[in-house]
Amino acid sequence: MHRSIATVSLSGTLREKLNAIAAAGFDGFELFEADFINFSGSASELGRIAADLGLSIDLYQPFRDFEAMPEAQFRRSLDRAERKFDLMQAMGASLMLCCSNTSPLVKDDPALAAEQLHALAERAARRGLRVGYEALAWGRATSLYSQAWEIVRRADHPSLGLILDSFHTLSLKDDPAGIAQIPGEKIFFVQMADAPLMAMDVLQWARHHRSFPGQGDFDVVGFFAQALRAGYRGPLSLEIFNDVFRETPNRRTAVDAMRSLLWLESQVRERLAAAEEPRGRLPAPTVELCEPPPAPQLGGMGFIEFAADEAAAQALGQRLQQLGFARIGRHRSKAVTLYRQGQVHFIVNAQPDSFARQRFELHGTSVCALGLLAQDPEGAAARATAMCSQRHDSPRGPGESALPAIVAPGGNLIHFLPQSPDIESLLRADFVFDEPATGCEGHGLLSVDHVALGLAVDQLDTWVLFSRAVLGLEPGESLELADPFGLVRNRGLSNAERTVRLVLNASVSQRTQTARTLSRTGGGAVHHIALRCEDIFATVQRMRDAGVGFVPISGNYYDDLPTRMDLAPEFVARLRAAGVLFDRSAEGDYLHIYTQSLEEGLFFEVVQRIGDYDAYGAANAPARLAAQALQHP
Ligand SMILES: O=C(O)c1ccc(O)c(O)c1
Ligand SMILES: [Mg+2]
Repeated sequence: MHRSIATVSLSGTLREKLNAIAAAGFDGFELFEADFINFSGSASELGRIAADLGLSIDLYQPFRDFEAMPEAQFRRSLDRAERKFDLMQAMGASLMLCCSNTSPLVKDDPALAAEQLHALAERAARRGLRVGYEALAWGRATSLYSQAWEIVRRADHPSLGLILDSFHTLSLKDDPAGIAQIPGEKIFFVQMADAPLMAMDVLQWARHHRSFPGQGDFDVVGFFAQALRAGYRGPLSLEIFNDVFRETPNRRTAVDAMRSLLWLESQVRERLAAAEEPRGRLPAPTVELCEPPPAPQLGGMGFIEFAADEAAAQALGQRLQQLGFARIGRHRSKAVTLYRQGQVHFIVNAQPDSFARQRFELHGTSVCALGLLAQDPEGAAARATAMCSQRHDSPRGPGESALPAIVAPGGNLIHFLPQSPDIESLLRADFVFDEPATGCEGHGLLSVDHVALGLAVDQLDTWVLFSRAVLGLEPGESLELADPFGLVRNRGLSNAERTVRLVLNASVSQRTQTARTLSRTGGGAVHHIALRCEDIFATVQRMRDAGVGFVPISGNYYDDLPTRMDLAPEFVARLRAAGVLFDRSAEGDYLHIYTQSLEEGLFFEVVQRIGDYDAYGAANAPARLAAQALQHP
């Protein structure tokens, strides 16, 4: 697949954008006209820069307000087009994007549109150039690809074709199925964009909130599959207008961009293979879709590793023991301690000159690594590197286990652990266990329910895509949680078995609990760990007895609860007395409570899931955030 990206998708000067695009491994780019107008060199200089970087200029875009216009405007636009064709020839771009007309002067006259586009294509053809016509969702007369195709078909010029853009089709909830019926060679270019579902004006949505495939809510996989079914063999390109990407360092964005295309290709490949394709409509084997190792089959959170120094390790160890964790071992060769309760293993790493120590020096006491159980750890790491993640191989002592690890966005590590032998046997390779390993029942915490991350705004979508493409998790709903000092965007992701759950949080406001933790720790990372139990009242009581402090919840919350749900007064009284929050869905119930934060803002959640409750108690987030705001102003 020839992979391309529009320059509008990245921050920076044109030169910087092109460097980032080339470094991320793209084959070409769409030149957004404004980027050229504000570039300090000539068209031929740009052509040379692109060639030196090994990039083709796949598209010059956009050419606006052209078709179905009164004669005078049409003539003037033809002259305008000639000037653009001059530039295209000088830089070596052979395809121009003409987007559907948004001018108040446009006539709703497909025959006229076809005639004028034919004239444009004829001018282009004289220079060996081509024109692609794209329906903008807010085009005045043409807003659907089917209308644009009807005009292109009617114009019937070999140098005029159709340009598809998933955003315009999917934002209007138009059915992409008809794309498969269009002759593939008449589709000149395909632009892909995802987006979160939003009830807003489509123009604003398109210009500010597009995202990379895999980050939003659109069925981008189904869309691109239709283009391949049509026989499309041209570039696969990203055109993402996004306010956050405009300010995010462009090298990061370019890597996300490439990851999103690889993910899209692999998903489309699977979708086409799974669908019962009628004979003769299967994409020819000439389209090379990325075929990475399969997404990992994860089996749970094997361990969570904290970065510390000697003193911080001691302080954290005390907090963990209060929470019911037992210290069960020490590392054979390093200043690393192992704690356990139920199936939860926490590693506290205070080894000087280690990766963990670097993280501690950057972020204070913090989670620096997750150990995920995977059916095929090496395969999981291979998938990750195929999806643009870096591998991380730590130095290890004799006899210590080699666990493949990768670098997650933000710099922490994810280790992939084998599911057999069991986690204890695995840890015994590296740790000397205190014999007998006692006291692990603790307060009744059984397993890690989820890990919640507080992220910078420009890392949320990065994490969504990473979790999907690299870890094989599927995202849930995007939510907005109300903190007294701003809104927090929140999205959970999990594997199909629900044994691994991540919850991502990011806030535009600098004053929310999420933002305060982020600035206190100098970067985005785990802000709380939710641990599961089977009897939250008993567990919380034991924790309180051990001196654990919990975030206090307003009495008004408990007055309000039975007005929203049908709950027995005795049960509400019990929740109130314990300080436990409650949520109910059609599938089940969720009882949860939050501990006071450690100095760095890290805290724990104790949860009990009843039935098939599948979320994270978002309805209760304002109660927690308000209480935390009172405690840590
Ligand atoms: O927002 C626009 O104007 C615009 C321009 C060109 C495109 O390809 C597009 O999808 C949108
Ligand atoms: Mg477009």
